[in-house]
Amino acid sequence: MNGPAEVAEVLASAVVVAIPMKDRFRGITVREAVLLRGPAGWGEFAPFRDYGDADCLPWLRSAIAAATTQWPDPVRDRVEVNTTVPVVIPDRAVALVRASGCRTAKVKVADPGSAAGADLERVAAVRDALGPGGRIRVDANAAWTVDEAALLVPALDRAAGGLEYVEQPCRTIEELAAVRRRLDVPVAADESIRRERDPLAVARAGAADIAVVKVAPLGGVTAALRIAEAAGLPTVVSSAVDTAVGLAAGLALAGALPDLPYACGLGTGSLLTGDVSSSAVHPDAGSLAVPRVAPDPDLREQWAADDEVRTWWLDRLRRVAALLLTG
Ligand SMILES: O=C(O)CCC(=O)c1ccccc1C(=O)O
Ligand SMILES: [Mg+2]
Repeated sequence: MNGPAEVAEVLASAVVVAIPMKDRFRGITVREAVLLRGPAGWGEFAPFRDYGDADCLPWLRSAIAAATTQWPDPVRDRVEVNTTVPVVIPDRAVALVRASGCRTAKVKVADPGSAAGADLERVAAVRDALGPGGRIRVDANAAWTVDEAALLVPALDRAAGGLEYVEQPCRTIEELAAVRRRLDVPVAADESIRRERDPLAVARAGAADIAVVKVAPLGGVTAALRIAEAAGLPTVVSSAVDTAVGLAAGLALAGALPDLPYACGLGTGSLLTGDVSSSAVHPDAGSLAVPRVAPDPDLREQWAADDEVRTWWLDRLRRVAALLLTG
């Protein structure tokens, strides 16, 4: 654990950045993040704006751990990643997949503002772009009931010419277990790991085939590594649309996992119009290097948030740090 003096010093280093996204994603058009510097390097604190202060605690633990501790030793130096396709029209989906060079695409579906038919068309367009050898997974972000999933997943599976898995089709662990029993397409759990009080409950319930593991909401690289190991499921390390600093933490986790049978969701640097580091965040032939990045001073300056945004994040940081130090 970090003492209050060390935490105060790390918090005092806060830099707030705001980077526009190429396409709207999760209702967001500008990704905001606080970067923290400590003796071991940089950490990223970027919980989405709609999260309550208590939900932000693991994100702060993760950022402080990245800034103050060493990461576990890697067992590989590159990590295969998927390209992430937001809710966009088919032509845009094709362009994103082609530009990525990735052989796996994760397609967002079940967006509240769009129809099921548009999801089928987007997925079919992604298959055209990838060719028969590519892999397609879809992420419904907990939007469906079990009956909706039982109807829509087989339709998406056909439109895709085969799905690798469906990520978080429904909200609860019981619903995921029911979908898993009813369908042949493998089920991955995301929100049921990172937003549950017990991140291992989904594995214990046999409710998923695959664990999506995100560093920041699970409290940092080391904490997430322990969760992945205890879950005992094949793990997909994924980003929260991080800057290069947060992606480096995800890559450290992916680099340290003993087995990594699936492409990771760490190709999200390509969703941003720029980044805080010139170190590679765009996949090269579908993979990323396991790095330890420092933001470039020039790029930090280029993406510096305006005063209003900066004040909002520093206030939030202060409140969450108070919770951390008293809780
Ligand atoms: O996994 C990926 O390909 C990208 C990351 C991603 O989809 C995501 C990014 C921010 C918030 C939630 C999610 C999600 O997986 O649900
Ligand atoms: Mg997800």
